[in-house]
Amino acid sequence: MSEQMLDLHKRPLRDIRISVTDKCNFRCQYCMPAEIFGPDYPFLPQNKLLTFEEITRLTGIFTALGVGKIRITGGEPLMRRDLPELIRMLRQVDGVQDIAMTTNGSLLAKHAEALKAAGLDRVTVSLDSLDDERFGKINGRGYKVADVLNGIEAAEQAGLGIKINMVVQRDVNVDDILPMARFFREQGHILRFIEFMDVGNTNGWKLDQVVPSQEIVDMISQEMPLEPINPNYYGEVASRYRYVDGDGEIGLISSVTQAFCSTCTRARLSAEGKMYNCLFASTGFDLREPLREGQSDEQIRQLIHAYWGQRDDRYSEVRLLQTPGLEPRDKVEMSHIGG
Ligand SMILES: Nc1nc2c(ncn2[C@@H]2O[C@H](COP(=O)(O)OP(=O)(O)OP(=O)(O)O)[C@@H](O)[C@H]2O)c(=O)[nH]1
Ligand SMILES: C[S@@+](CC[C@H](N)C(=O)[O-])C[C@H]1O[C@@H](n2cnc3c(N)ncnc32)[C@H](O)[C@@H]1O
Ligand code: SF4
Ligand code: SF4
Repeated sequence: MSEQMLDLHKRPLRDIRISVTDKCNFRCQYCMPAEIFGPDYPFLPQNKLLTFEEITRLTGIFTALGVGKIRITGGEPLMRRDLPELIRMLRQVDGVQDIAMTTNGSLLAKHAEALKAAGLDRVTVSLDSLDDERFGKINGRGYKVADVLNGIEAAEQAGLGIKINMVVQRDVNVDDILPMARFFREQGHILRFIEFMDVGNTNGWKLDQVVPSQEIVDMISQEMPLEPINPNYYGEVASRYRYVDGDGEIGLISSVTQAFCSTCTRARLSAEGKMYNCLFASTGFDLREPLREGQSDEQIRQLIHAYWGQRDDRYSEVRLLQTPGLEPRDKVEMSHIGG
């Protein structure tokens, strides 16, 4: 039986997002701008990464503390060698109810079947445009839309659950909102629009580039009327809307204009084994050292319990209250901590 563990705002820990690598084959400007993440960027060396055994052991400790949902992320998680083996190991951990993965989709066609066979339940594939030229610029490496669509198709054929994530930026891909909505409605996949966030320190975030979710709902509704529907579970990140005139739904992730910190049940584990209590945290709590020093599961459980117990983070809510006078602060990069 797992125990209920609450932070300072009485939020339980239910969901752990595990970054398996800080590397990525894309260079999305909003996440890993090429001018910062260049050829000399000091990515983590192999010996600093948690091993699959260490990740699995920590997952077992987290599930004993109430976590049921696991999300594998990065960087690009499919850059980590033998990822299906990790999924297979995690699937066997008591208390794991749901294993999802967030991916840019470019390597998914190659791995979808093995991932499903290993026990992965679902994937969330990121795609910001259906226009090749624009998409090539957004991903910074000239990858084609078809590379990602092939991955989505392979995931579908393998029987994985699928959602699509699109980060919207005003001067970059507002014109893609309707084509994306039409296309993924037709395909039968849930598309979620993410407000451009000020994660990390290097992505050049500006408030005027954020397209508020309400504006997106209004834009789509003019062509395909939408109505709000109830969340699937407590603390769901996306607000759900369904098409009134038939099948299909979309999601809106409004971290900037409608912060959802009050129900945030997520912790993050970085590829080097630091636990972060917030996507916008400046510091994490090292779990690799206690693991490698030989501390027992019970000792590590107590460390995690104490760290979550003093959690006061609610960055997006505070930003909402303070913008535009928000004090800049040093935050961990999203590619490091996982999205
Ligand atoms: N500010 C903030 N943004 C988040 C948080 N969790 C997720 N996001 C953003 O929402 C995006 C979508 O999240 P997903 O990785 O698809 O996960 P999810 O929405 O929890 O997925 P489901 O389990 O399918 O509901 C992420 O890539 C982030 O951009 C969070 O705790 N805080
Ligand atoms: C950091 S990525 C890691 C997983 C994988 N590489 C991918 O892109 O799906 C996870 C998610 O974070 C989103 N993301 C990254 N930077 C963001 C930002 N500044 N604002 C909003 N979402 C962002 C990405 O679009 C992606 O959906
Ligand atoms: S959003 Fe994902 S694909 Fe894009 S640079 Fe970040 S980690 Fe890579
Ligand atoms: S800003 Fe931090 S506390 Fe708020 S929802 Fe995101 S991760 Fe959770």
